[in-house]
Formats: sequence, structure tokens, C-alpha cells
Amino acid sequence: MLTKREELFGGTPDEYLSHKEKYENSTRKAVILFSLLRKIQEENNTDLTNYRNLLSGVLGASISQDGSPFGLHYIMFMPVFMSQADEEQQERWLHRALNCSIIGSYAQTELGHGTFIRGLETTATYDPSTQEFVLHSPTLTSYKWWPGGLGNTANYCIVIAQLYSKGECHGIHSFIVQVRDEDTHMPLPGIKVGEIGVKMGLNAVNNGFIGFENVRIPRTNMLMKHAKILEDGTYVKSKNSKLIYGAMVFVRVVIVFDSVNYLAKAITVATRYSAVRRQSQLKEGEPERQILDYVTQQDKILTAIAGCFAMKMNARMLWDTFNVINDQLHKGNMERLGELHALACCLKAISTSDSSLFTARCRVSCGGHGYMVSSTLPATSALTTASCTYEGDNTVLLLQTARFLLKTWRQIDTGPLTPTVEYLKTVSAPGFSYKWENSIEGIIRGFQIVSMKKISSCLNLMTAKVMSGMSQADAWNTISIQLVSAGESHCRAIVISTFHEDMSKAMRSMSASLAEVMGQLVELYAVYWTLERLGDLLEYTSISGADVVKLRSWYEELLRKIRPNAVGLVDAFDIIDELLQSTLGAYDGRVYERLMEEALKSPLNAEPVNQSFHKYLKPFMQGKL
Ligand SMILES: CC/C=C\C/C=C\C/C=C\C/C=C\CC/C=C/C(=O)SCCNC(=O)CCNC(=O)[C@H](O)C(C)(C)COP(=O)(O)OP(=O)(O)OC[C@H]1O[C@@H](n2cnc3c(N)ncnc32)[C@H](O)[C@@H]1OP(=O)(O)O
Ligand SMILES: Cc1cc2nc3c(=O)[nH]c(=O)nc-3n(C[C@H](O)[C@H](O)[C@H](O)COP(=O)(O)OP(=O)(O)OC[C@H]3O[C@@H](n4cnc5c(N)ncnc54)[C@H](O)[C@@H]3O)c2cc1C
Repeated sequence: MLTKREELFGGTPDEYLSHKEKYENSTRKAVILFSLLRKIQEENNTDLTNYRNLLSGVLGASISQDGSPFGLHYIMFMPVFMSQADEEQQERWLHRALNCSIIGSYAQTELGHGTFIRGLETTATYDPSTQEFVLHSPTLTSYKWWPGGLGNTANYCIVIAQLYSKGECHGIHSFIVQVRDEDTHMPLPGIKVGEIGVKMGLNAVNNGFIGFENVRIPRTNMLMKHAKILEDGTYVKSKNSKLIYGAMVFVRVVIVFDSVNYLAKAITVATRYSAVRRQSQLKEGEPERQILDYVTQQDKILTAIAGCFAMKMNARMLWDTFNVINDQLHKGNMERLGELHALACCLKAISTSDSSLFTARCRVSCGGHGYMVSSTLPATSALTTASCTYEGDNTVLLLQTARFLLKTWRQIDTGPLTPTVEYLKTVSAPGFSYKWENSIEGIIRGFQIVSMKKISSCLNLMTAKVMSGMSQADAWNTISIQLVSAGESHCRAIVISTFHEDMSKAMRSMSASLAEVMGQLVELYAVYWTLERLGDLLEYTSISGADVVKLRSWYEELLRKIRPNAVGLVDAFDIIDELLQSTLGAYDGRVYERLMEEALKSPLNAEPVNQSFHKYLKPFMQGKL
């Protein structure tokens, strides 16, 4: 009798399973895992706060590197329900979703549209004679494409469609749609549903497609917490048309936490391996050195560790900010919705792009063995690059942040600013003076000035182009590279200052030795990004060549100081071997034995001579083919 652990982590490695077997195996594992999680949620009164903890349990325990066919049920189907269904609808559906007696997906993206959601083509036309909506996919490009779990798993999904009533289009709205029979799991009439095929990664997520041929759903299947359709077809507007986008904000907040989890796995593997791997001599005649002793290796890995800690603290800040503003939204106060959206956009973009960048660095820092699937680094790299796209392409999200920043800058003199942008007032105030200094505070101030000057420059450029006769839209597109850069600079200023401020608070309750190491991580992160963004700082601040020389020495000194604690820092993530799933990162450091153990699991090693020798090679080598 297998233990739960053996059931979850034993058997043929996923990499040797077919696409179909991989899905079936991941569904088997998901059922075991989510039965356990279901017990947890039955003990809690699940609200958004508890829900995120439950969700982080789901994500953290999504044991397969390839995600889970239940992922979207937890990541989007339920959060969207909690934020967009009215009380009667929550009463009718939410408990069934929470105990997984129904499995849902989230169908927004179409073959033809992912970013521009106002351009989605799926229609939901209200028929007052039957009090139903008619869901229809008018074109191939209107087919929903990507929804996780939709291929073969989900029997319900939330569909985002253009709402028509009384001949008028009211824009995109959310609808709950049953897609498969709850007993037979057969697709319901008028529904064409399937799986989209093999992807770069996340091949257990079971992303699917769905098309509707005049499928009728009751009026009460429109999620009506915000906007409504009355029985006679009268449309009742939402207090704010952007509230329908609320779930995307929540998921972007979750993704920031998740980008930290992925990066933590990658740096745990790369750091431990770099402590085990010995390669080359630093001095002739000496034993080969741990590759972690090479400063170039420290440059790749220790900065990633600092980045992980920085983003973890920023994820917490974002979650706290989300909760504060979400409470205000529930009370009808929309004042900070734009700020929350802008913050979620830039932090999702920067956390995922940093995670993708540093994870790729961890992969190459482990040489050939880092290219083995059994190291888990290729799959983690595929995961992090996907996060730069899903829940909003990073470029598009940084443009959203830039849009908010320009709007803020236009109003800079009309009154107080909201917390995440009030630095703009400080560094642009008359009489404000600043001379670059090589300190954390000096670096933070420098990034804030860069951000302010980029935003100001973008607005001036836009104004000049429009004055010269260019349309607003063309002017925006022409300077969009600078707009993205302004969004990134704003975010980097927030990340560094949040890391410094929150870590400083945390250090007050730490031992002196731990506080010293944490302080070194904050400095490493700040100095690293200063050196990475030297061009901006030289353009907009008084930093000098002499300052840069001292910064480089400071950076190298920090690498030297942090090196002895590198393994301890990643051990602190406490990722168990079963979740790490890495021949290079296992706690016991038996790298070479594990590489060989995994290799011998290859089906190609089951017999000494593969059948292709007799069928192909031998005749070929004997000139018979
Ligand atoms: C697959 C992985 C599964 C398991 C792996 C395990 C773990 C992984 C963890 C998490 C995985 C998470 C998700 C995975 C599944 C993925 C799901 C999806 O991808 S769902 C689809 C996501 N799609 C998008 O994000 C689309 C992006 N596009 C948009 O958001 C909008 O089109 C865009 C904002 C770009 C433009 O909208 P538009 O209405 O055209 O706005 P416009 O620019 O004209 O005006 C902007 C105006 O609106 C305000 N606004 C826009 N968006 C929001 C918002 N979300 N909230 C609040 N306000 C918003 C904006 O501020 C501005 O206001 P002003 O007019 O300036 O006042
Ligand atoms: C692993 C994975 C899981 C997913 N899961 C789901 C899911 O469960 N449900 C769901 O609904 N969707 C899902 N998606 C779809 C995802 O939300 C979209 O892929 C994403 O929103 C990007 O849209 P797109 O793919 O159409 O890319 P596009 O929008 O076509 O982007 C392509 C390029 O065009 C650029 N671009 C687009 N618009 C602009 C603009 N206005 N200004 C400047 N540049 C622009 C982008 O920057 C990008 O470089 C998933 C995607 C992935 C990869």
C-alpha cells in the first residue's frame, strides 16, 4: 500500500510520460492533493484573506512543475465569483466551488484577443421573452483560447462576453456557464470544447478552447454584483465599469507572491549546487574550488537571492495595499482604484520579469546539469517566462502604470497625492535639492528622481507632439518605449524603498548577526540595480564617475560578505525536496548520485539494445537502406 507521499511523488517521472499520460497523472495527483486542501478550507470561513492563504497553499503545493488542472479553479474561478457574483449567486454556486463538487475555469482570452479585452468577440445577447442570454462565438477568432483546466477538467467556466440587450452593446461582462454534464462530463449542446495542445511548459494546466453555438443560459447566470440586466432587458450600470477587471488585480497580486516562490526554488537549486560543484583551480596546485567562490558566480546568484527577499517584502506591501483599497471599494470609495491598478500592474510586470531573468541566470549558472529536466531549472524557467504573459502582458501592464503616472503628474499641483506616488511631489518641490551620495537613502532618492524626470519628460514629449499636430494616440505610441521605462523606474523606486523600509523594521527584532546579513541583502539589491541603471542615473542625477568606482567596490565587498551565508539564506526558504524536485538542489547534496539515479529511470535504459538498432541502424550501417 503506497503512502500519500509515494502516491504523490512516486511513479514514472513526468518527463517520460506522453502528453495525455501527463495530464491523467496530474489529475490523479491533483485529486489527492485537493482532497487534503478541501479539509483545510472546510475548517476555515473562506474569505479573500483566508482565501489567499489557501491559494498560496494550492500554488505552493502545485507539486508538478507543470502546474495543475485545478489551478484556475482556485486562481481565478473562485476569486472572480467572490468579487463579481451577487449574494444570491454566491449562495447558489460558491459552496459547490469551494468543496470542488464543481470545477471551474476562467474564459476571457480568445484566439484573436488577449490584451485588448474591449475587443473580445464572444457575445451574450439577452432574450427577454425567455429571460435568457444567448452565448455565441461568431468567428473562429472569437473562440476562447487558453483557459486553464478547460480542456478536459472543468465542467463550468466564467465567460467574458460582450453583453447585448435591446439592440445595444454594453461592453464586456462575466457569465457563469456550465460546459459539461455534471454526471457524464460530456460537452453540453452547442459547445465545442477541447485542449489547445503542448506548450513550452505548464503542460498539466490543461489549457483549453471553447466555442458557443447559440448556447442559452438563464439571465441569473450573469454575475450581477456590479452591473445588472433586469428581467425586461433593462441594463443597470456598475458604479465603475472597471470593477469587472477587479479579479485581474487580485490575481496580479497573487502572481507577485508566486514569482517569489518560483525564484526561491531556482536559487535554492543554483546555490546548493554551486556549493557542491567544484570546478577549476583558482591557484595552480590548489584543490578545485566550489564554483560559488567565483565572484562571477556570486554576481549571478547572490543578486537573485537579494531580489527574492526584496520581492517577497513588496508582495506583502502590495497585498496590504490591496486589502486597504479593496475595503474602500466595497464601501463605494473608488478614489484609489486607479492607484491600485497601476501598482498591481507594475509590480506584476517587474516581479515576473525579474523572476524570469534571475531564473534563467540560475539555469546557466549550473552549466550542463542545469540543462537537465531533472534539475527542475528548465521547467522553472518555462514557468517564469509564462508569468510575463498571463494575467496581462508585462509591456501592456507597464503602459497602464505609465498612464496612471502621467495622469498623476498632470494633477501634481492640485492637491495631496496617494501614498505610492507622493514621492513625486517631494522630489519636484520648489527648493528641493539633491546631491548623489553612495548610500541606501541616496540610491532611493536617485531612483525617485529618475522616475519623476522620466514621467515629466514623457508628458512634455506628448504635449509637444500633440501641439505639432500629432494625434494623442500616435504621440502615445511614438514615445511608448519611454513610457514603459518610466513605469519600470517608478516600480524600481518603490521596490527598493519598500525593501529598505520594511527590512529595517524587521531587523529591529532580529539578532545582530541576522540583521547584519539582511542589511547586506538590502544594500546588494540597491547597489546592483544602481549599476544596472547607471545610464538613467547619469542622465538625471549628479552621480559621478568617482561615485561609480566606489559603487563597484561596494558591490564586490557585499558579494564577499554574503558568500558565507548563501546556503543558509536559501535553506531558510525551507523548500522540501519533494517540492523542489531537483537532482541538483536536494538537501543532502548527493548531486551526482541523483543525476545517475534519474538517468536510469529513462525508458531508454530499460534494455541494453533498443529496437531501432535492428530496425534502422544495422541495415543502414550495412548499406542495406
Ligand atoms: C497558468 C498557470 C496556472 C497555474 C500555475 C500555478 C501558479 C501560477 C499562479 C498564478 C497564475 C495566474 C494566472 C494564470 C492564469 C491566467 C489567466 C489569465 O491570463 S486571465 C486573462 C488576463 N488578461 C489580461 O490581463 C488582459 C490585459 N488587458 C487589460 O487588462 C485591459 O485590456 C487593459 C488594461 C490593457 C486596457 O483596458 P481598457 O479598458 O482598454 O483600458 P484603457 O487603457 O482604455 O483605459 C484604462 C482605464 O481603465 C482603468 N483600468 C484598466 N484595467 C483596470 C483594472 N484591472 N482595474 C482597475 N482599473 C483598470 C485604467 O486605470 C484606466 O483608467 P483611467 O481612464 O486612466 O482613469
Ligand atoms: C500559461 C498561460 C496561461 C493562461 N491562462 C489563461 C486563462 O486561464 N484564461 C484566460 O482568459 N487567458 C489565459 N491566458 C492568456 C493570457 O491572458 C494572454 O496570453 C495575455 O493576456 C496576452 O494576450 P495575447 O496572448 O493575446 O498577446 P497579445 O496581446 O497579442 O501581445 C502580443 C504582443 O503585442 C504587444 N501588445 C499588445 N497590445 C499592445 C498595446 N496596446 N501596446 C503595446 N504593445 C501591445 C504585447 O506587448 C506583446 O509583445 C494564459 C496565457 C498563458 C501563457
